[in-house]
Amino acid sequence: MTEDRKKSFLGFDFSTQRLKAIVIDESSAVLYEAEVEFDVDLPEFRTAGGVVRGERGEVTTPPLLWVKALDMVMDRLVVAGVDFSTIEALSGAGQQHGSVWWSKDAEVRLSKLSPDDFLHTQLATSFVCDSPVWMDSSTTVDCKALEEAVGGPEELAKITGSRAYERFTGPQIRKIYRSRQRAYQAASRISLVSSFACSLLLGKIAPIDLSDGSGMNLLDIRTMKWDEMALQACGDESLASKLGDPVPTASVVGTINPYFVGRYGFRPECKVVAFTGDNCSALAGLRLRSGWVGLSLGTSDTLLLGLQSPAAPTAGHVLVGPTPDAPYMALLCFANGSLTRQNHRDRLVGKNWEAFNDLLRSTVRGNMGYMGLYFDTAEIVPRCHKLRALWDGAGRAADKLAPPQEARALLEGQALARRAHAEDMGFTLDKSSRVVATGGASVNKELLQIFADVFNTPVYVLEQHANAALLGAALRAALVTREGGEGHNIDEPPVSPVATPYPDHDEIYTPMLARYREIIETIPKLAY
Ligand SMILES: Nc1ncnc2c1ncn2[C@@H]1O[C@H](COP(=O)(O)OP(=O)(O)O)[C@@H](O)[C@H]1O
Ligand SMILES: O=C(CO)[C@@H](O)[C@H](O)COP(=O)(O)O
Repeated sequence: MTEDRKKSFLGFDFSTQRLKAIVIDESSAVLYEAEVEFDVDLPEFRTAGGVVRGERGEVTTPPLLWVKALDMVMDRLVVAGVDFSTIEALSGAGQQHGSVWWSKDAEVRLSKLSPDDFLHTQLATSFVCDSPVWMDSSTTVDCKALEEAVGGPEELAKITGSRAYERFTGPQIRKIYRSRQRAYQAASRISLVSSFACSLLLGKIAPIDLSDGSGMNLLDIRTMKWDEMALQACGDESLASKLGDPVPTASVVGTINPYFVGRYGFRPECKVVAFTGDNCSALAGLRLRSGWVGLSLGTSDTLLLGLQSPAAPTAGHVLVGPTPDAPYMALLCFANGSLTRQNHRDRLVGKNWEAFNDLLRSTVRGNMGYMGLYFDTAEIVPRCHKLRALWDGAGRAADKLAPPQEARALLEGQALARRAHAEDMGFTLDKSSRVVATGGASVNKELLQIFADVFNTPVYVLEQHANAALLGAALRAALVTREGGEGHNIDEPPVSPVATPYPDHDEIYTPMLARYREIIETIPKLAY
């Protein structure tokens, strides 16, 4: 007997600056959306850009902020008119690398939540410390120690898909182990932001998925198990049980927490599909085809590529893929993305993207040779401290440029960096490739035109939604629970072209790319 029930799918994205939720139907059409912006909607946590900056590169978020944001976004979905009894399955995405440290009684609390009360009041004492997040750059000594313990950076990259990076969870755990023993010992479990969010929806500590789990410097990306040497270097013998066994990303991890059944009217059978990293989810949402490159323009900018087999990268990262269609994926993350663009937009023209675009429109491609590097936060690729540096057309250092030249210098500088480092990692960008852009900034065509010009590649966007990570969350819920589907997506991704490169690329941008490479050689790098 076939069921004639209307089925829909719910996805969440716990990203750096906001929590978003989306409901799609069986044909992937978007039915409802809601979001909570951390700085604006939850000012009591005193975050800026969703994070709290401490000393010496420490960057954290209080996990209770995410819990309270979930209460809020659920209420906004109710107001939007969502009928939760139609939700067949749900999944989610989370900013990568951040860790959540659960207290000893947290799992019992999670399983006994009263639907009459908010989550945040019931989980107020469930965390032993604030969560270090991906912008944290305070673990350089831990990176060095981890690499030495496994036989060097190349060896670590061969095993885990990445040499050691400050934001990766293994070095972050090691720092807490060596400097905050009481917090380390008090934590019964350690989650990633994605598996933490999944735990709230599941009513017990959810397993870490293999794709987000490969952003920890702890997972052997070939055997799909935690690497013993890496675990030993980052904690004690209890670390494996604090982490739990990782599961394939396309897994149903259980049914929904009864709290949500009682409070919002979900069916008790609603399935929960493992949550994953936002970039992994974006890859799933973009359904990238061979020769296509994903460009995620969120708080950070990331380049994404589906791979059939693991490679040992010299820079960037190889992760286990989120879907059976992409067994592995390559990722290159630039810390200075939208938040940096937004800071300088505010400085140059105020809080108005149209006014910023007017500045861009009043300049010429190539910016008459003016160039700039804007690292408002320590950069990951290349590894540099915060800095702002400008050059004039003759290659001389400049103190100040006019606002229009600054706007273009910022954006062309970012696009040149994405291209140069992507090429260094073996990404091919030319007229025959396609860039598919996603994330908050992908709605800005002026900005995408600069990427198209500098990359010499047409830029596309998804027709269904600007945010592939969010869409990917709901889409994965649908694909993984589809009978016999095993998470495969056979559909062609619906994309539309939004920017085509001008024909004078080589004349303008080939020399600028060479200049970017020269400049970057002269910038002091962060040493291990
Ligand atoms: N029209 C626009 N042009 C450029 N950037 C934009 C525009 N609209 C939003 N953004 C940027 O998008 C960012 C948020 O993107 P999002 O993908 O939601 O980030 P995250 O997932 O990291 O929270 C903001 O920092 C904002 O500056
Ligand atoms: O560190 C990385 C990827 O390695 C970041 O991309 C985080 O995953 C945060 O994502 P956004 O909030 O910028 O989407």
